Amino acid sequence: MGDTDGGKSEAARWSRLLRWLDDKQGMDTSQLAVEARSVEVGAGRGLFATKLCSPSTILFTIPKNALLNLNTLRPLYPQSSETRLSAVQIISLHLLLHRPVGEEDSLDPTAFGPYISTLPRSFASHPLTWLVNRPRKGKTTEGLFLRNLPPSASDVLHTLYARFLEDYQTICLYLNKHRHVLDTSSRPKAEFPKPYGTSSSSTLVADYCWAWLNVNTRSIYYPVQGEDPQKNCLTLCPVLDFANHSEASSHIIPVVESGLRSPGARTSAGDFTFKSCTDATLEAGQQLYLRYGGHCNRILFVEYGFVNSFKSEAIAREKFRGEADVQDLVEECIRGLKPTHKGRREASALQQWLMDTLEEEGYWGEWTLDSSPPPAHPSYRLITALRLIQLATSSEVNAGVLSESATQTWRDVLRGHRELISEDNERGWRDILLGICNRVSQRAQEGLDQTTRDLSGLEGWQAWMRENVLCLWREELVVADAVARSLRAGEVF
Ligand SMILES: C[S@@+](CC[C@H](N)C(=O)[O-])C[C@H]1O[C@@H](n2cnc3c(N)ncnc32)[C@H](O)[C@@H]1O
Repeated sequence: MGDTDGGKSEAARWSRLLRWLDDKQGMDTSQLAVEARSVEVGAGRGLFATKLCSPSTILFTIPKNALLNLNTLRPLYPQSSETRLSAVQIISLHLLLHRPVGEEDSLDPTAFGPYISTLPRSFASHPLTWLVNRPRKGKTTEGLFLRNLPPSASDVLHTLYARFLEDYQTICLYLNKHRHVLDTSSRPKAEFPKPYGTSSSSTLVADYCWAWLNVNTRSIYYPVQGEDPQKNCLTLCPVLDFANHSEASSHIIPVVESGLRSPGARTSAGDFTFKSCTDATLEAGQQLYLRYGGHCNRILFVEYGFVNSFKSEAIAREKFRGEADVQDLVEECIRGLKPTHKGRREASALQQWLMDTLEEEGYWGEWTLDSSPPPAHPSYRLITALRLIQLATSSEVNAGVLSESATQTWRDVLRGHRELISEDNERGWRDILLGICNRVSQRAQEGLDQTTRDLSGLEGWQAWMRENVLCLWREELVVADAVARSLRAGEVF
């Protein structure tokens, strides 16, 4: 790719990243077997093999000092017991303070500028951005996207938003306590993030959203000594973070260099090496994918801002694992429970009892319909919840509580001490489920029609995003219809 725009092109940034890794971080970039290139609209850039790689070839090694994580950033930010920043918080704080302006490069003088300059400049197409930037008044396309999301995706998005706000609040408290940290920002004064509580805090939240999304969509597990693997063992890693996701197995295998070094080894402890997969040869020019995890489309959409598209028949042919979350409809069933001949107070006590019992036994939520393995089926968690709901509709209720003996039959099934509560109970929960499937299917059809109407005539990332939202609805429709067919065919789950 030629550099005709004064060094602002992706190709120029990639070259500067390699020069920085080579000159300043001691990486041997002559060994690099990959390059970043633009891919289709929506997916941004991807990582491609530059030569034929036999299985388990070293593709590249990133020196540990070029990684952004607790090890490399903690020395830059004072910590005290009441302001200890997590990995996500400290990395996103660093990005916030050194965010590039427009198409310019990041001016981060500490080390990471050439890397920060390669990050996406905007997350306009990410659903969290729509939520954070939504105007109080007026119709926007982003607002229409939010209104047209399936309830299951909308729920996950609001959970992500809560996680984001928690980190944002911690960063605001941190900056208010350590105001001198703001002086280390390399951003021009006019672009400077203002601490929480000042008139410009809406700019700060949008800026922080950009920083946070970079961490959320691009970081990878990396062990940091003495840190919680779930919470703090995360890093941003140059080069690797250009790799897009695929449902199939990863082409790229991460290996952290251990403490034991053989004399003459080129890498050192903690350097991050990436090898080609063990079971295939990679062709020159082939895009290299990383499997981000076994996430369903709802999670990919909310966390990463895209979905794995699929053809409708792919679900029936088991080429695609479809999933529909029915949390809201099961909750609706619970809220609709009315014991016969009992008043409103008794009904709400029973609903509460049901929720508490499911919670105590660890069966609240994650109620899904799944297309595979066939036959299309409800998850075991969903069957368990529906058995209890059906029991509550058909048993004697006193003061909003089912008798201990009735409840015990449900627990016995849970613990594997008996196969079913009763034939009636089986018929009952299957009927409830058929009703839920019909609701999901009807709602999805309406969602498809409404989304098509509301979001017509879009171009670029917006047109691409509309297809993603339609895909979410289509998945719900196809999976719900498939589970309804299984129920009608009398499949045993
Ligand atoms: C680790 S980055 C990968 C590099 C990124 N494409 C870029 O341009 O910098 C993750 C982001 O890439 C995009 N992405 C990854 N896999 C994708 C896929 N299979 N289809 C569409 N977009 C994808 C999403 O925006 C995701 O949040």
